[in-house]
Amino acid sequence: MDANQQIVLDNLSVRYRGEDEAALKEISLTAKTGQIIGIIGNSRSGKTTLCDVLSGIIPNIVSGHVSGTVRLGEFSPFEAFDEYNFHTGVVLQNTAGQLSGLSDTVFDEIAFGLINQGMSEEEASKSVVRAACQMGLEDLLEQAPDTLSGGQTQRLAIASEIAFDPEFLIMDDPTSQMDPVGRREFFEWLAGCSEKTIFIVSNEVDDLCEIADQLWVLEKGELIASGKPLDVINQVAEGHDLYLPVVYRMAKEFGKKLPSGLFPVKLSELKGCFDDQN
Ligand SMILES: Nc1ncnc2c1ncn2[C@@H]1O[C@H](COP(=O)(O)OP(=O)(O)OP(=O)(O)O)[C@@H](O)[C@H]1O
Repeated sequence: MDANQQIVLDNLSVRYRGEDEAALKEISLTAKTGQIIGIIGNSRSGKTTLCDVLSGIIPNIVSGHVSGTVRLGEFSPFEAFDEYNFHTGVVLQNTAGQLSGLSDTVFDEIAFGLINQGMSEEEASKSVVRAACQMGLEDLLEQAPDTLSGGQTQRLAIASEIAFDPEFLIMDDPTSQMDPVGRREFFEWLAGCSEKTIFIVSNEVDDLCEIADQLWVLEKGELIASGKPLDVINQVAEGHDLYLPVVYRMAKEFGKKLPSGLFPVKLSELKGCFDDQN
């Protein structure tokens, strides 16, 4: 595989200052760029820490002892952070804290970074409208950011990042405050993002199984599984106290297996199990 189309984590460990135990422990894997990668795990398993390393926040902004390699295509956050930053978009867990606080309107907030980066007003305006439409904010462009709901604020934070059209998008629990319809729209949009490499931490395991190319599962700072959702969920289903997708649980309850012997994890796979036996 061309090294420029590879995601490489090699022996990645992170220990926060003053902590004895590492928050991430010797994580190694490779994957192809251009995929949607869902990062799951229980609370304190290291998901946010992994996002913060992938985004370069650790160690460039938040200090921590980091060892090992992180490479997204030709870029590494440990080598030329400004260049890395230019190619990556980041949506933090605390989305409200990521807004500038300086904009009177949603439009201005999305335009803020673009204009700061030297884009012309005309170009920026086109990018703002495109990103706002993708996040369903087109009717809210004149509204003040501090009047938005939690879910709308998350959409605004995402729109502000995708307005740059980054090659890599790293999102930490971006739908936690969205209502079910908003969440479904978001995951539908995500499923159509074929050009980008997307890392998304989410507790919405059902949605991730529908759209993700890969799942990475963390437990106590260790990577316990990675690969296609079907393989990964079947691998971690026993012996780990993890949330399992509804489809998997239903299939198991009704004894519906795929020809491979695995239980399905997404609706289309489950439907196939019923079709085969009718
Ligand atoms: N700034 C910090 N300083 C010290 N320890 C930290 C810091 N941030 C996180 N940790 C510790 O690192 C470990 C992993 O935390 P992290 O936030 O990455 O987990 P998580 O899987 O994202 O959890 P959650 O789902 O609850 O957000 C935890 O033990 C946590 O207490």
